[in-house]
Amino acid sequence: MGKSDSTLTAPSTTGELLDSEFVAPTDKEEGMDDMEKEQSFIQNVSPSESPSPNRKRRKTISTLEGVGVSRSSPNQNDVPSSTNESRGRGEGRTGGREKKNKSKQQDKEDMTWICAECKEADCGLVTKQQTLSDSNNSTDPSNQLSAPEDSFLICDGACHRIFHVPCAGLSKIPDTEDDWLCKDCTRKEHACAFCSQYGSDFVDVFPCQDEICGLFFHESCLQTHHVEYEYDSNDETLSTTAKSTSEDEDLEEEVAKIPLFTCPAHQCWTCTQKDMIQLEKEEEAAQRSQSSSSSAKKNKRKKKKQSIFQSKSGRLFQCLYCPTAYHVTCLPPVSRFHELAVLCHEHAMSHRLPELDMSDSIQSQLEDKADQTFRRIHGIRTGSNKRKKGILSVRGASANPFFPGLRGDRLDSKELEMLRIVKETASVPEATEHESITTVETVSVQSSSTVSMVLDGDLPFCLPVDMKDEVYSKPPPYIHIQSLKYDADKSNRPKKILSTGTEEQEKCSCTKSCSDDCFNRLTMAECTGPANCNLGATDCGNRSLGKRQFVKCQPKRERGKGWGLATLEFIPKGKLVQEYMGEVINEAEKERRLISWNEEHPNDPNFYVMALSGGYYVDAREYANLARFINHSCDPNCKVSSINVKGYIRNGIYSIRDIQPGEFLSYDYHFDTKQGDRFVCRCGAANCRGTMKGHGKDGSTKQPATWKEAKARYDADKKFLEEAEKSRVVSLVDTLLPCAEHPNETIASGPLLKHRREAICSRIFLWRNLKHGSDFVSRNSRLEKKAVVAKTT
Ligand SMILES: C[S@@+](CC[C@H](N)C(=O)[O-])C[C@H]1O[C@@H](n2cnc3c(N)ncnc32)[C@H](O)[C@@H]1O
Repeated sequence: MGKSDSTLTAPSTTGELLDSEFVAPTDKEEGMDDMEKEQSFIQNVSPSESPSPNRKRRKTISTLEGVGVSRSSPNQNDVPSSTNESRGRGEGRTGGREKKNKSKQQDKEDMTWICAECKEADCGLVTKQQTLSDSNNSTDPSNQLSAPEDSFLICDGACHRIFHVPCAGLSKIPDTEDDWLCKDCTRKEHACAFCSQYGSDFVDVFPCQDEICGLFFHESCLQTHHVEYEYDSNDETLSTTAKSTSEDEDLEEEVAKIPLFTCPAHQCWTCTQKDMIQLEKEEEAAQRSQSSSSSAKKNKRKKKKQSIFQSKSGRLFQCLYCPTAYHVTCLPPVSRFHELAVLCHEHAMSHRLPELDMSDSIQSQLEDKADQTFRRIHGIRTGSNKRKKGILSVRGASANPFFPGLRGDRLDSKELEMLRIVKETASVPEATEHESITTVETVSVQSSSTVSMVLDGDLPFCLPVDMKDEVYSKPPPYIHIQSLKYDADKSNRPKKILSTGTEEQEKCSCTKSCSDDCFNRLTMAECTGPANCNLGATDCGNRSLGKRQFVKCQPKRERGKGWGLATLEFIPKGKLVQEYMGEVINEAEKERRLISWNEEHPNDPNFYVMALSGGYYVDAREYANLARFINHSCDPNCKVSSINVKGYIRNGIYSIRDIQPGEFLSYDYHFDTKQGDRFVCRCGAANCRGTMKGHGKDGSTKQPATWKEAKARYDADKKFLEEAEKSRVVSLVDTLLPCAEHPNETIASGPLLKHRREAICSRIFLWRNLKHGSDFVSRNSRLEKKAVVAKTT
């Protein structure tokens, strides 16, 4: 655990503005990177609804029923394990079985999946890169993204998690039959589902026994959370193998240390009853028996439109961020959910639900239905009722029977006010955030009867879930301050840089106003008065920080990034937008805070510490102003500059281009950390580096790993493997016994010890599966050898 190598910001005398840098956790904290940790969970509805194991990708349609994704599983060596077998892995590749699995497959394609990385069904990256690739109309296949329906990747490793292709660090779906492994599966390290700390598989963390669960846990965390477990004292595989050796005994000992348990994801937190998998199986069997009939087809179509509210009562819905699961009927009031996901009672306040595509959601379909019924009852004839994607006002007002817009009366003032609020809260953010969304349409607000009925309680009133989210959720609390908060102990404060009014300080020679060529501005200082400004006491134009001339802004949710800050007014280029305010702390205190926060809030991905100068930092977690909400972008509209105001450094955030009202503000965090590439960036910019990590400390312009680099690495590995495969000697034993890769591995002597060990650890007790295990091991060792060769040359 090293020290942060964060570069500190100091006033420059070169006249060049210096970027302040955000402080990411140091190595110590990096080991506990929340972004990374959180990605190890993905919403799981029911094991029986786990995604298609037929590797590459599918998606879509909104049924929560389909959102189920089984998560990580045991040892990485088990890539093609019994887990996969039970889920049909490989069956799609054999012609005969393909048909058999088609209906199952079809259901799986009907799912809406949540990406394990960004926790969204659709993320900014996919949309943006897709648009770019469209607009470039590139003919280079490597530059083209796959079609949207192909934009998910399923990890073929132990975790089976699902990622958007860009979120997985790739530009497109790997065009190969080789397995694709996510970062965790490649490293053979998974985060404990309780504490989110990473550990080595089968050494520090152990998998849930449920064969398609795949969550990992520390033994100590199981104890803390009162999860019962036992040890495997009687391993059948060992006892059935050839003669017992001392190695066998060692192995037995190791195996005996593996805790066996079923994790809390398989039991309702509220009623403690289990998931009714059996119920599922029976129903599937019944469906299969009718599969040829047309009614069955209808049912299948119906199933696509199922939502969380229509699912079977026995099914468990797991929190997006932890193993806590509930039946729909057991969801506690403090939990939050919509048709795609559930946030448990512990994560409901601190985390957000994925965004809903309202044009394709159950919510909107229900509204449509209710709308039609309402029109029918009231004998209202209307034109086309087509919905436009994202136009909440259309849904919220004219198309929703619980809102006005259906009759010919005028609205009264109360109703107008209500409509105004709904329009303001629901429509504006969407309209400004996504360019594709047109501005709010003028709603023909004529009826008063509907609203009256709603207000009188005669009609049920229900705000759509995402609107509720928008209206009711508030940014996390913090104490608002109007200037930097220094330590009470003066010895813990940064030293003053220059005393104003001494001969050390030069006066600027500006005559009209202090603009770009002002001496103070060039030396990154503000004019403060006659002592350093030729214009004296007047507002010369270089005093915005001192005078706190900030832009009017408002916190708003920013897709995939939590809360962001949007400007309410036009900002011309070069203007001060906000000052980054918080508590001024020294290096030791910063380290202490980052570590203890991580320990106490392992699932919080947000960091608020920014370098100030001379070993001091600004921590905006508890005491802050609005600037704490500004998110990172690799193509930002602002930059942070450290400015000397009356001898003290302050971090001003300045616009670097014209910014329109409603636009989200952003600057480049330059997260300065050795493991900065763990901080996945979701800015969606064309030049996105893929992470929030900054450039090298030495000023080198080397970019951190991006999806392009990841792809290049992937291609290089693929080429290497293909060449190695060509030169591979196929031994006689190989042809006789498909699972064998070693001449000593014969049927008589049984599998090699290392394969037995893998089989035991991975719970693969089928002989034929060892082939997959050995393939994986040999592929891995070839890659390792390659890495060693590359290092030595
Ligand atoms: C200073 S906070 C910004 C406000 C924060 N989004 C919130 O909800 O309070 C920095 C955190 O925001 C998130 N964030 C900011 N920019 C991001 C980006 N481009 N992609 C992903 N996450 C981002 C990260 O969790 C980061 O640690």
